[in-house]
Amino acid sequence: MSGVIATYQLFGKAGSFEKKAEAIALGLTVGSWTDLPLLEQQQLQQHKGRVVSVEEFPHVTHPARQGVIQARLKIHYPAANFSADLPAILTTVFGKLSLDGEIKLIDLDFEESLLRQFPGPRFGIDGIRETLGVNGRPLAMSIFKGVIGRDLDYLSDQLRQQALGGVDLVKDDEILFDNPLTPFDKRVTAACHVLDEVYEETGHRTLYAVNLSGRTSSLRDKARRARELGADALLFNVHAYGFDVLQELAEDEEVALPLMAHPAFSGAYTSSDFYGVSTALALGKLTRLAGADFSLFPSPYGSVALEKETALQLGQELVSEGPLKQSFPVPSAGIHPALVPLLLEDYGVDSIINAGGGVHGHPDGAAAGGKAFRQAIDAALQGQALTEAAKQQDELQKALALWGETV
Ligand SMILES: CSCCC(=O)C(=O)COP(=O)(O)O
Ligand SMILES: [Mg+2]
Repeated sequence: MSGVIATYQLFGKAGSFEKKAEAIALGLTVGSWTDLPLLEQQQLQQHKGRVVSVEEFPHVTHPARQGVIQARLKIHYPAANFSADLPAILTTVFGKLSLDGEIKLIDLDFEESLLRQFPGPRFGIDGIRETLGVNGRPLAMSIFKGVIGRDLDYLSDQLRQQALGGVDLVKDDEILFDNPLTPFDKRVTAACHVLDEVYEETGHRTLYAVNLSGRTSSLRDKARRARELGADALLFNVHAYGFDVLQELAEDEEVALPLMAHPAFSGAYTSSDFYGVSTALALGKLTRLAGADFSLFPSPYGSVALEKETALQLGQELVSEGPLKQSFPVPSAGIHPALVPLLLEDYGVDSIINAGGGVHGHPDGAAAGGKAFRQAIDAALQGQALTEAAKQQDELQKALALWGETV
C-alpha cells in the first residue's frame, strides 16, 4: 500500500515503546476503531497507521535524562489519508504528535509513487554545472556582507569585487530584504549589468542569487518579474516560509530559476535532541523534495557548526540516488580557505565552498579573497598541501597567514 513511513526517536523505560507506537499509529489515523461494527472496522482498516518496527537501544542513554533508553519507532501511514503535499503529510505524521511530549521526527521514507508527485530540483547539480560551464571542481560562492543601509553603488562595487575574485556564484545575505536603498528589482538589474561587464573583461561568468522576500502572496509575481529582469537564481528562506512555498516556486514554469534554500530559522525546530525534526530530514531530504537546487547548512567546522555525523548525513540526503535530481550541498558559516581540503574530503567535488567573511576579510579585499578560495580548491583537488601551493600564490598565502593552516 502506498504511503510514507515515519521514523521517530524518543527516550523512555525499556519495554514501554510497543504500546506508545500502537497509540501513535492509531491516534494519528483512525483513532479508536476496535469497538465499531465490523463493516466500519474494515473500512477504517485501510486508513489505520501500522507499526512497522520498534527498536530499543539499551546502551544509548542521554546525560540529561536519568533511567531511560533511546528507541526508534517506524510507523506506516497510508497515502489514502492525505493529499500528496507536504503540509498534509507533515500534519499527518507529526502534527499533534509534535506537541505531545519528547519525541523527534527523524526520517520519512516516501514510497516511490508518492515521491514521484514531488518536483525535486528543476536544475539540480548537473543543470547548474551546465549553466556555468564548470565541471570537475567544487563551485565557489561568496556572500554580500555589510550591505544593509548601503546604496546600489556600494552593492554593485561589492559584487564586482567578488566576481573579479573568480567565484561562480554570489548570493545576497539572507537578512537583506526589500528596502528603499537597494530594492529587489534594482538589485537584479544592477547585478546583471555588473556581471556582464566582468564577464566581458575576464571571460568568467558569475551568477547572482537575489533574496526573494516579502509576504507569501507576493512571491510568485516577484519571482516571475525577477526572471523577466534577467535574474540568475533566487535565494529563499524556506524554513521561515514553509516547504510548500518553495515547492510552488520550483513548479512554476514562469519562474523556472535555480532555487537556493537558506537554513535561517531551521535551528528552531531541528536543534533539540528531544523535539522537532532531524537536520538531515529538514535541510536535506525535504528541502530537495520541495525543489531546492542548493541547500545551505552549517558545516562541521565554521562559526556555526553542526555535529559532523549530522552534517554528513544531511549532505548525503541531497545527493543520494533516486528519481529526483540532486541538490548542491553548500556547507557554510565561518568558512575560510584553510578549510577547503576538509570540505572537499567530506562533500566531494559536487559541492559548493561558500563564504562571506572569509572572502571580504582578506587583507587585500574581496577579489583577493575569492582568488584565495579558488587557489585552495585547485590545490586541494591536486592533493597538494595548501601551504605548498601558497608559496607560489600570494592571495592564498595571506589567507592562510590570517586564518590558519588546517591542512
Ligand atoms: C549557515 S549560514 C549560511 C551562509 C550565510 O548566509 C552566511 O552569511 C555565512 O557568512 P560567513 O561570513 O559566516 O561565511
Ligand atoms: Mg548569511
